[in-house]
Amino acid sequence: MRFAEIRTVLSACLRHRPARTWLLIAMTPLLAIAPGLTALGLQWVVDGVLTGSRPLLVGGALAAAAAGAFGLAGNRVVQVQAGLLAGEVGPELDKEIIRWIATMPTTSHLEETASLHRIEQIRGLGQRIVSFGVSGLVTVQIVLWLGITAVLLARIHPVLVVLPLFAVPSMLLSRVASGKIEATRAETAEHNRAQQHLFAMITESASAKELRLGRSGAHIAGIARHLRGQRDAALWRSTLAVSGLTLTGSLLFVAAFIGALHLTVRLALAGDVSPGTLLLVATLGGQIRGQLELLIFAVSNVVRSAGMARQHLWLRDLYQSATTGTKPSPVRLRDGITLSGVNFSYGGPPVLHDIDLHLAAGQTVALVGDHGSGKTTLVKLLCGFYRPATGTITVDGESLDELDPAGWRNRITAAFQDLSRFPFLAGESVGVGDLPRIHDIADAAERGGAAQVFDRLPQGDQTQLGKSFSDGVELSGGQWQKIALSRAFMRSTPLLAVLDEPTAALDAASEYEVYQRYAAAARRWQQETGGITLLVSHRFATIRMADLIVVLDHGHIIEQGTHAELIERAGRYAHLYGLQAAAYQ
Ligand SMILES: Nc1ncnc2c1ncn2[C@@H]1O[C@H](COP(=O)(O)OP(=O)(O)OP(=O)(O)O)[C@@H](O)[C@H]1O
Repeated sequence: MRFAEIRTVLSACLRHRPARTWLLIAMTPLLAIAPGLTALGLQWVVDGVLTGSRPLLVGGALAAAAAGAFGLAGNRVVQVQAGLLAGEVGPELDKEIIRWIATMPTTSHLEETASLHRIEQIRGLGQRIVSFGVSGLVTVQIVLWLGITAVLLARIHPVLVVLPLFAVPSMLLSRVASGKIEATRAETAEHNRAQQHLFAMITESASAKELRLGRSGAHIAGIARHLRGQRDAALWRSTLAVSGLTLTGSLLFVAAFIGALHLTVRLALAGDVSPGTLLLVATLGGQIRGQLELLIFAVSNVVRSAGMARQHLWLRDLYQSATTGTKPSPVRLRDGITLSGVNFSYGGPPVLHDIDLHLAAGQTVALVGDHGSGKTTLVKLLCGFYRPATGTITVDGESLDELDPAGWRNRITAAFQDLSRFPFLAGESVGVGDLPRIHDIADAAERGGAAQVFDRLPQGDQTQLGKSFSDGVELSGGQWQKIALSRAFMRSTPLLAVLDEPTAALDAASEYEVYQRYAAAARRWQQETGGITLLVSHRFATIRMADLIVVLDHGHIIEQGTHAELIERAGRYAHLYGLQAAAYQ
């Protein structure tokens, strides 16, 4: 466990529950002394009886009784307090984790497999991070106690000092073993997630239609079972290896303990040590064995805690690095948004190459291109969900990275193809497009078509949406799109309005109406804020109205200009336009 990780867990505990945390820290050395004192007390009692020394007998009995009682009660207090601490501080960590995940301005942590792995390791596990962290204190306590034991044994014979050292291989082996289990868990996390995803597919109504038609339910259940089997087998193999390593460590210690007793008996027979010393060695040795098991448990918890605390730190750093910008967004766009030499990849091959593009203030810009050509990715970069690998995006000359992400977000409105189906009241589902005005939805609902949806719901805009609630109403694809479009109308003064194929589920008449209303809104934004409207569409009747049409191909901009210019150029745009026009003739 590295220092930064210990500091994270401890500082979280000290921040939220200082008194309890200090109590646990203070108890650590005291509980390390108690077992040694008990063993010494017992030696004094035996020697007191055999030599007839009353002070030795009484002193020994008092010391053994007091230290034993303190050890018993103290350990119980620590157990209870550690549990309470985990129960109180854990949820605070969970809240922090959820806040970071939910409010991070970028979204790469939700899309990259590696990040999802890391999040899975800590999601909802704040309590375990703390309780495992507390195991660090238990480890310190046992290591201290082993040191005290070494001193007591060294006083009897120098060779005996090695007895606690035989606990070290056991400790190291258990650390290796815990690391092994952790590594297996991390390696098989993907199996776990895939299995859960498949299970969700089998049980969710959204995928039920295709599964039934393709009769692939049993096939998917089989894959889920196979994944589960692979994960269980991998965990079983590492558990077996761990048991072997742990047993080896324990056997090594038992051999050393027998040797120590043998040596002490010989010393006692030779008169070099008192008979009570034999009891001291036997008690200390017995304690070491008991403590060893505790140590193995504590170390494995610490290793686990370190892994979780590491992911916790990673998430915190990611959150902090994504929220560095502090400058306010312009009230009104004067020049526009400029992309210079922008390259981007999702971790694999590049998805956008050397993008140079100027979106002038007030323009309506259409992005055109084949599926997978990079249109949505470009939109996500402009929204600040991702950062370019190289190159810059500037807003009126100011780097997007320098702008306060929340402020920039407040000036963007967007409707996406893969819209969110919020399980809220219908009106709220629109209102969350601009939280401070969540109930001021009339205008947006009218413009985006949600008003027509409300008219057909049992309680109008007060109807609960979504099947997760018993009284929830499920909407059709087109109705959900109208809700999403209305949500996108909530912000009244955007600098960037994005429509990323949000009308695919609408009929032609509804789509026409939506674009007419958007065009009207775009003209208003143009006047009021110099706002840019960005359309992603495959429908050329919509695209041709844009002031600037940008054609993407495999992540490259291959053409840009007005509809007339691109037709004149007779390139890819003209070809695609011709194909679609011919299809409608
Ligand atoms: N989250 C992701 N992780 C990895 N690769 C992705 C991700 N999203 C998109 N891609 C890849 O990036 C490329 C561009 O995808 P993008 O969604 O930007 O295309 P698009 O032009 O919007 O396509 P469409 O018209 O189908 O919506 C594709 O090759 C796709 O496979």
